[in-house]
Amino acid sequence: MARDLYWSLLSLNHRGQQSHGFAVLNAEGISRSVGLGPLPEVPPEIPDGEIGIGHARYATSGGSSAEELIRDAQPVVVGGPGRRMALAYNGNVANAMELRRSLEASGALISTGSDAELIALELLRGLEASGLRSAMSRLSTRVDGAYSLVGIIDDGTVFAARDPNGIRPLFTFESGPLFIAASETVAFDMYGVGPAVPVEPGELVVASEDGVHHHRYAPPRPEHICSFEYAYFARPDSILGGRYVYEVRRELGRRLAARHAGVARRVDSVVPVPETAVDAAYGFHEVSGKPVETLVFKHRFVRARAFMSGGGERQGLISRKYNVSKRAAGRRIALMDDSIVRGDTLRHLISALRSVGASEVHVFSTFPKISHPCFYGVDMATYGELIGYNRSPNEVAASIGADSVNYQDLDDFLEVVGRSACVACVTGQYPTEKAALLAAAALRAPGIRGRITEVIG
Ligand SMILES: O=P(O)(O)OC[C@H]1O[C@H](OP(=O)(O)OP(=O)(O)O)[C@H](O)[C@@H]1O
Ligand SMILES: NC(=O)CC[C@H](N)C(=O)O
Ligand code: SF4
Ligand SMILES: [Mg+2]
Repeated sequence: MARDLYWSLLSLNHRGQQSHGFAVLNAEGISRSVGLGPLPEVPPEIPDGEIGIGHARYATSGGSSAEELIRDAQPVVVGGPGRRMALAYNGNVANAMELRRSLEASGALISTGSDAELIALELLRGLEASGLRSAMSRLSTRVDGAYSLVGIIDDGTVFAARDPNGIRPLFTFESGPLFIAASETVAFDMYGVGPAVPVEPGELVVASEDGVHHHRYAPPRPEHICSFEYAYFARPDSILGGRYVYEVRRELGRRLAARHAGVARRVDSVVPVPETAVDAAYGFHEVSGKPVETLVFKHRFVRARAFMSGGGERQGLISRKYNVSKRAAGRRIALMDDSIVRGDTLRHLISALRSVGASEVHVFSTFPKISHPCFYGVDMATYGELIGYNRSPNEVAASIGADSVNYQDLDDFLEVVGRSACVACVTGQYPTEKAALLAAAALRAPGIRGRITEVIG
């Protein structure tokens, strides 16, 4: 089991690179091992057992020093008088401060800075009182945010649950004694099993000696899957919403070429920013007829995703991660990226392309203009850090040094990713109540530093 767990988690390394960890249940109970950074290519020691979970963490809460990242690493293990539980959590709690205060007031001992521990303690409390299903139901009334959960309880139960809005992805597969749950279908491909079935919003799946049981713990709502999963997060060979993510990205590229046909005609070639934008560039080529040209290269051994790196490391990483070809000289380039968040990546690349003589650089973003923070598991939690906030596309172009910035049209985007997908970072329409209040409070105080979820609330 340890070996399969390792390989499956390795396939999800792109979802988190700040720490990795495992929790396994065997005759000695639950044991946990964690390490800094992404899961390494040399497998670490993982205790063997029949049941285990793993986590690759992209921190959207808690501290950023090495000490804090180890302290806040997942899975978290919590224990009460009668039960111990290990939990791996993808998402983010919008009302984290409120939840922390309420847990502390009722005597809980909180030992990390992450919202994962808050979720685990809250769930444990409900579990000891009245079982897993009502614990999830209670959790859904107390937690505002996104949560895809995978857990093990020391009585031998394994479970997977997705928040009532289905903001983060989660899939399961069951066959005889085998039960697997994971964020993306590529993890199931590693095992050579499938098809992976999506966990419904508000659904709890429990696997124990009695077999696998599916429960609804919250009333059904439309799935508000994070649309950023399609553009950036997920691996291209994962299946989301019934389609390969690379096909969705390709279609987003086609839409860009059609919507901004005038600029598309003007350029000599389309250049993807490796690595997420590669499929979209091909789609752009299909509609515009312009060749895809690799003029921006990504260093093979710098695997870290810059956007997910801590603020202090990001700039240095961006400047070391890419190299541009001198063949860009004299060329009019359509520079394709999946998204523009802080604008750091494109500002750096445009300057590099101009320094080798590119004559025009027109930026295309597969994601519409991001101008609101996210409280659901993408670490862009203030208005101040977003280059799209309070700037028109022309102003964004001026700020990053581009000749033009051509964003995906929102309607085109929703037609591709699905009308009910979350696009709150584009529209400011949040699928949960407290996140909307948080955004309004943040707008009144645009100078806030640090994550709003850890400052207001
Ligand atoms: O506007 P910014 O704040 O710079 O953020 C956006 C950039 O960050 C991401 O790349 P990242 O390096 O994280 O990952 P990738 O290698 O998968 O493209 C994304 O793909 C954009 O390139
Ligand atoms: N990427 C994530 O899902 C992060 C989970 C959780 N918010 C944490 O900070 O640990
Ligand atoms: S606000 Fe944006 S990044 Fe956050 S969950 Fe919604 S679509 Fe995803
Ligand atoms: Mg990128």
